[in-house]
Amino acid sequence: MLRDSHLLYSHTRHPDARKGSLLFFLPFTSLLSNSLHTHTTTTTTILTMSDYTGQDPRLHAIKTKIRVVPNFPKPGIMFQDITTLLLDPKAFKDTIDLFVERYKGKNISVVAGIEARGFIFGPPIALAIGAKFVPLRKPKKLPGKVISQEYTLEYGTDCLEMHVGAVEPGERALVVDDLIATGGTLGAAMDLLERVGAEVVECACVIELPELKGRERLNGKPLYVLVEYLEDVSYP
Ligand SMILES: O=P(O)(O)OC[C@H]1O[C@H](OP(=O)(O)OP(=O)(O)O)[C@H](O)[C@@H]1O
Ligand SMILES: Nc1ncnc2[nH]cnc12
Repeated sequence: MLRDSHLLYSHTRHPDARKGSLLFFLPFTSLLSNSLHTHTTTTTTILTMSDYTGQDPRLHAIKTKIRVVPNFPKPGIMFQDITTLLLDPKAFKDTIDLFVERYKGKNISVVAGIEARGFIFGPPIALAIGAKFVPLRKPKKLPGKVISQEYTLEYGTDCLEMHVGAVEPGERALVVDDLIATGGTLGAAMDLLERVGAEVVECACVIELPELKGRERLNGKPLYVLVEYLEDVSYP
């Protein structure tokens, strides 16, 4: 059965949309300062691969391993499937390493991973930076006492829960998920952590769907992403 949250997927581009390109990660400051060759079309601005010389080569490899599955879990949705990234040990390791390089030595004591795919990326990052891992789960999955945070979706609401006592006041937290779309999920995760007195240092995702403006729901909290999905694109 589809949960309400799956309705969000209808924001993503229809599979019949014109083929474009995937904009893979570039720090936004360098994105602004680089002189990019752009090709403006009626629907989007395409940035070609040659525009990103100087990028960390690991990012391109990671991008190519993420499969886009049209019409999943419902018609019109372009599903960003990270399971194909996990099949490639080097690309998976590079993904983790990029996060670890960013967060090691930043005095982060807790990595909070969001169910379900934040449970894949969060734990190896936590182990590598010497932080504990705390799962933020969908309702009625955690056995202990929980605090809950509802969040709004385009239609309806959803909820994340965290064990009471898992995070102490004053801890420095990193929130990890595979993808940000509308930002509702990350926003709820941050709310949970801040309600128990933790400081959210940053949110980290592998993929951003920038057209859904999820960053705007993060109340200015920094978000670090590796790849941005702008348009339909063919994958090997
Ligand atoms: O930015 P948002 O619009 O909130 O969407 C992002 C969330 O959507 C996906 O999870 P999903 O809701 O599909 O749950 P699942 O991982 O349990 O399948 C994804 O893994 C994020 O957690
Ligand atoms: N297009 C998409 N692919 C994967 N997960 C998502 N969560 C919300 N939109 C998504």
